[in-house]
Amino acid sequence: MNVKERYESAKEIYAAIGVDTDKAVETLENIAISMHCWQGDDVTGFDQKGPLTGGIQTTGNYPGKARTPEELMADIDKVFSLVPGKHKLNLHASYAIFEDGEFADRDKIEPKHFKKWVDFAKEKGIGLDFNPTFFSHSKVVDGLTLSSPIDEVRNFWIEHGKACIRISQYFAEELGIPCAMNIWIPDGYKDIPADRLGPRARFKDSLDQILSIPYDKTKVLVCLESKVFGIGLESYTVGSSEFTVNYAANNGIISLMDNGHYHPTEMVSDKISSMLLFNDKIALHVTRPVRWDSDHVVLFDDETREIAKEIVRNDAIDRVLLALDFFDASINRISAWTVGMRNMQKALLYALVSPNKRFKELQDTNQFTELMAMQEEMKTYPFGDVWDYFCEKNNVPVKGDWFREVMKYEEEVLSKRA
Ligand SMILES: C[C@H](O)[C@H](O)[C@@H](O)C(=O)CO
Ligand SMILES: [Mn+2]
Repeated sequence: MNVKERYESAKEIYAAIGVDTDKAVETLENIAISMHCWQGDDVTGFDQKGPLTGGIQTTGNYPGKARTPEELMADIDKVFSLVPGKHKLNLHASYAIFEDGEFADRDKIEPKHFKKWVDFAKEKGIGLDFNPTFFSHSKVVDGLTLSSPIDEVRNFWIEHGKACIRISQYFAEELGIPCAMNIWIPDGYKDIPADRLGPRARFKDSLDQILSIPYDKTKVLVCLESKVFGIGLESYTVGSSEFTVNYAANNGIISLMDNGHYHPTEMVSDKISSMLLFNDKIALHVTRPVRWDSDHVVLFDDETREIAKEIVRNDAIDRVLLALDFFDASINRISAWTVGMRNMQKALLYALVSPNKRFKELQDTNQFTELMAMQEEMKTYPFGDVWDYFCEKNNVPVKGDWFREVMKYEEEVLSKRA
């Protein structure tokens, strides 16, 4: 049987339990995932020479990492050719492109330093998201940025935040697609602090100042990401969950939850419903924390599926800004990106072909025996046939065929990079 024939057979099997697979496929075609640019070069960026700082780490040195904007764009292009549907590209401010010997520090960056990215996005017909880069820079003093007690340092980063809002609005206006601008700061302390309030008060004031500039809130969707700890900053994190959720709720911006930023048994999938009840929109960084915020490649695993279920069955596809955030330097980076993107889509499709209404009825009528039995049965439904059809319909390689293309690209392009 070919892919279409297998799909037709699967469609009938799902229809028997009230699931419309055509509708599921159509819905998935319209879900844009924001793909992070930083998997391609291990979060190095183009504006600084120093090491990656801020309590995050890449490990591994698989050959072929992108070294220039052109290489990074070519790699992203390759990934998009292997991933079904149209998505967004998520940039960090450290990926500014300076030409003809020009340089602008982070407090002075302007839209023109991102024109090449806008041209790239226009050519691909995609939107851009953005992130101020509050790490890997000499102005991160004693591990602090927006919460620094040193005025000069804090003001530098406030100006950076403002510059990023202007750049985000430029993206949205040039591309006609709103830009999600996510603020994450690494600020924290290795050991028990004497003053927990002061740094948070300064962070709050810094955010107030950044958000005080005029900008179009329908075009720039400002998000604020929390964290529990970073490497070398184990005892205290300024932008904790309580801080960011409260700040966002009180200031009309969006809370961003990264599922690597909580205690190991705390699940973001369980937080989504509560956040949806109190917020019009929420934002996610989907990642895979292995014992800590390790940012392993997203798999088709239990938590990714559970996150996708929460988005789908709560009718929240248009209310969740979905982005990926991982960086594995130990494997082929094109493969890492492709696996993560396709797995996020698989998880969404898996949720879309679940009889969610029936499951809810079973729960509400206390029929937990049948609920468990049915949920387990779903695991061996012909989901793969629907996924393969989705890939074929969207003109990307089916099953593992994409991997052969990655290997060809490695041989012809990546292996030539010194
Ligand atoms: C590079 C990203 O902005 C960064 O990973 C941030 O989103 C984060 O999750 C830090 O742990
Ligand atoms: Mn993140």
